[in-house]
Amino acid sequence: MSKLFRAVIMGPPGSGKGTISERIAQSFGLKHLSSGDFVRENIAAKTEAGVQAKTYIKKGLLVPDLVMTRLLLPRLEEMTKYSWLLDGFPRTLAQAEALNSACDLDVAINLNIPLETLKERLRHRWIHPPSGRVYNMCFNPPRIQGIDDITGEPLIQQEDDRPEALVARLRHYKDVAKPVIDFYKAKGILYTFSDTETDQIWPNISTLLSTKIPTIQSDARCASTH
Ligand SMILES: Nc1nc2c(ncn2[C@@H]2O[C@H](COP(=O)(O)OP(=O)(O)O)[C@@H](O)[C@H]2O)c(=O)[nH]1
Ligand SMILES: Nc1ccn([C@@H]2O[C@H](COP(=O)(O)OP(=O)(O)O)[C@@H](O)[C@H]2O)c(=O)n1
Repeated sequence: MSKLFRAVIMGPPGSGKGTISERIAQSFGLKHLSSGDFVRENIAAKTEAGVQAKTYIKKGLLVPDLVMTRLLLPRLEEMTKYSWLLDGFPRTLAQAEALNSACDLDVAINLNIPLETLKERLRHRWIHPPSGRVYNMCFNPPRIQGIDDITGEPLIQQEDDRPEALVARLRHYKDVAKPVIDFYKAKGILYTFSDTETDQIWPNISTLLSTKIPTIQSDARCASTH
């Protein structure tokens, strides 16, 4: 019998998790669950977790594990019928262990992108907060500068993409990601992709997933949440 497919995508801020997740969601019909979007929704709605999360994000820090898991695991419980790709969670070993208790993963995609590339990309990243659409002034610019293509609403730069917060975020990522990578390596589900360009990485990810996903039942497939 075929089963649901569960994957995570990891990588430092700016490594292309969101961009690649959208391509995966479109090509393979998985739900794209963005932990960053969940955090931002909670901040916007001023939930208790959102208010707590905001103080950390402003400083370029990770949100504490307990706040993150409380925010995220209930969302996964709503998804038991679907195949999904989780983007941006887990960030720490404690989060990976919490996720492991909640479900079995099939694949962990790890994006390995040079530091200079990350800094350059995030300087040029603009987003449309209501939809989560992401632009880059060089790689995928909006048709009109500063304006979302679909709604015509203004784009913003996230607080944590500003240079002051950025360096701290990238440094922090390295420290906490290593044990998570080792955790998935030990489970035999880690697939690492290294390059400076998403367009070079994408065909390799697509090939990998084609070998992993074909057994999924068609009624379990669904469109991206974005
Ligand atoms: N120049 C360039 N920019 C890219 C590439 N892939 C993604 N981006 C942009 O880099 C920024 C970070 O990508 P995103 O998917 O948001 O990364 P995430 O932080 O890992 O989710 C966004 O502005 C993307 O549009 C690429 O191959 N080249
Ligand atoms: N598991 C997670 C996910 C997000 N976050 C926080 O939420 C912010 C936005 O998440 P994101 O996934 O959009 O971040 P990027 O890696 O795309 O820049 C991160 O920079 C973290 O501060 C976290 O602390 N822990």
